[in-house]
Amino acid sequence: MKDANAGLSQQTLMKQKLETAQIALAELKEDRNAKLRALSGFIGHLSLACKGQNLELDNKLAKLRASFSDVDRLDDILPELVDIERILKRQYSHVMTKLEQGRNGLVKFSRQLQRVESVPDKLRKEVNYFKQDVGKPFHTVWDYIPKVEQLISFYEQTLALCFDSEEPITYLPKYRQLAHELAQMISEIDFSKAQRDQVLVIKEQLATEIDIDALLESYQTILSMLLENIAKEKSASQEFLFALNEALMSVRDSINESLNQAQRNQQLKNQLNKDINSQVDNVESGLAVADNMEQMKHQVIEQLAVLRASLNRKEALEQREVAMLKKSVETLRNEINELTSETSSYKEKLFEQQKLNLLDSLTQLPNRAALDERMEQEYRHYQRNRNPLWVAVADIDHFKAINDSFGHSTGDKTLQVIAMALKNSLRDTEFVARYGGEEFVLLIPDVSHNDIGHLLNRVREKIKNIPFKFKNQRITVTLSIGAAKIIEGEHILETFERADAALYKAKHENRDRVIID
Ligand SMILES: Nc1nc2c(ncn2[C@@H]2O[C@H](COP(=O)(O)OP(=O)(O)OP(=O)(O)O)[C@@H](O)[C@H]2O)c(=O)[nH]1
Repeated sequence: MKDANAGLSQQTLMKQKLETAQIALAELKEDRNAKLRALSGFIGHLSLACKGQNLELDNKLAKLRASFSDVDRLDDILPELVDIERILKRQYSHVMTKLEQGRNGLVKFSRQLQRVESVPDKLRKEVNYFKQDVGKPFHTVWDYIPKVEQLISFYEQTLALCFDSEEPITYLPKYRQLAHELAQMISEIDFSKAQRDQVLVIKEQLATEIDIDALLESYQTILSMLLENIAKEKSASQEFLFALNEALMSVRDSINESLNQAQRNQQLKNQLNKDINSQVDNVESGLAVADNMEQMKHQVIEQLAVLRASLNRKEALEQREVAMLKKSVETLRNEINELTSETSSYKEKLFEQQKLNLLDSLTQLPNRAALDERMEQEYRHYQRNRNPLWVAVADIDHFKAINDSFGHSTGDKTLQVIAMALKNSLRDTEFVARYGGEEFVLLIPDVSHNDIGHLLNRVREKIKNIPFKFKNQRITVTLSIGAAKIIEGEHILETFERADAALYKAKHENRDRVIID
């Protein structure tokens, strides 16, 4: 009995413990559900705050919220959270980049506003403060919106002033763009030596804040220089054609003259031959009728004298003929000599012109047309022998800053020095051309993968070590270089594209470096 009682109380105790455990478990569950509800609410608000910024993020957050409602799916949530964290980080850097771009845009716009001449000083000063303020980095989108509003109000004020004033607007960003395009265009034209100084003055002008009248004048001057060059080229060809024509005419005259003279001489000779024959006949018939020796002798002497005179005339005629022939041969020879030298000097001129057409006038490096030709040639060579062929694109870093700080002509000189240094750092079999602006293209055959980095870094270092000094300031100019080796089945233009993409990477990785694709 005692044992039965002890068993009962044991059972009651166990039951009580089980009930307490059940209550604790229910409380725990309730607590967890409350936390999950709070988390789900938080995610709901997070979704609302982020809504529309990134579609992938919107979807992930919606899915996450749904997972919280089903406690059994909690194990699936962990990888989702990692994914969402990744998207959030990416979104953060995207927002920051956009903010930075927006800030740069605001600075640029305010700079352009300051260039409008009719803006009064007070407003200009305000824009200046604004520009300095905007110069500091933004941290949130909310910093950005009031700035845009402020800038719009500056624009409104400026526009109102422009519409009120009778004065024409002397400077607009679009003129600046046109001036920039014109400067770029004239950098690619080969002007004659005599014109280069004038071109330099125009380039300087175009780099400053030019008004519409000055811009139009620059267009006109450049146009008239180009027309002058075309006319010169035309008249050089015309001069040659005139000389050629004259020489041919005088050759024709001299041949005609010789022909006429030869005909006249032939007539004279025929007459003389007739005379001589009849004189010989006379001697014969005189001898036949002569009565005695004395008379015969007399007649022979007389006829012989006549004959000698005719023969002398014939000889003189023949001599004259030879002399004339000599003279006309001489004239012909002179004409031909003159013509030959004219032709070769014209050929030289043509050759020079052809060379000019393939050279960049500023740097004297091969230009883009020459690069196209050489690329084709190297590509054909590569197709025959399959030896390594590299294309490298080199671009001067922050070149605009040199132009902006020290003037366009300093920029031009810098380009010349760098072009020369690039040329000197390559072997004869290697090639460098000015591709345009501050960009150069190098074609390097027969260099292994191991050596190309070394070679290009040597070129880069060489440029970096040039002791440039502008306005007494020591300046280091650096290059970014991208390179690619032609691969099986690829056209050289595709290799160029890869080299260009590598250059783009080098620019984004802080510049002053070589990146090999
Ligand atoms: N002086 C001079 N400047 C030129 C010539 N051709 C192009 N430029 C200038 O080169 C500059 C190129 O500027 P960007 O394309 O902004 O490049 P960057 O300043 O070098 O900057 P990164 O390339 O990004 O390092 C522009 O200001 C052009 O006007 C030229 O023949 N002479």
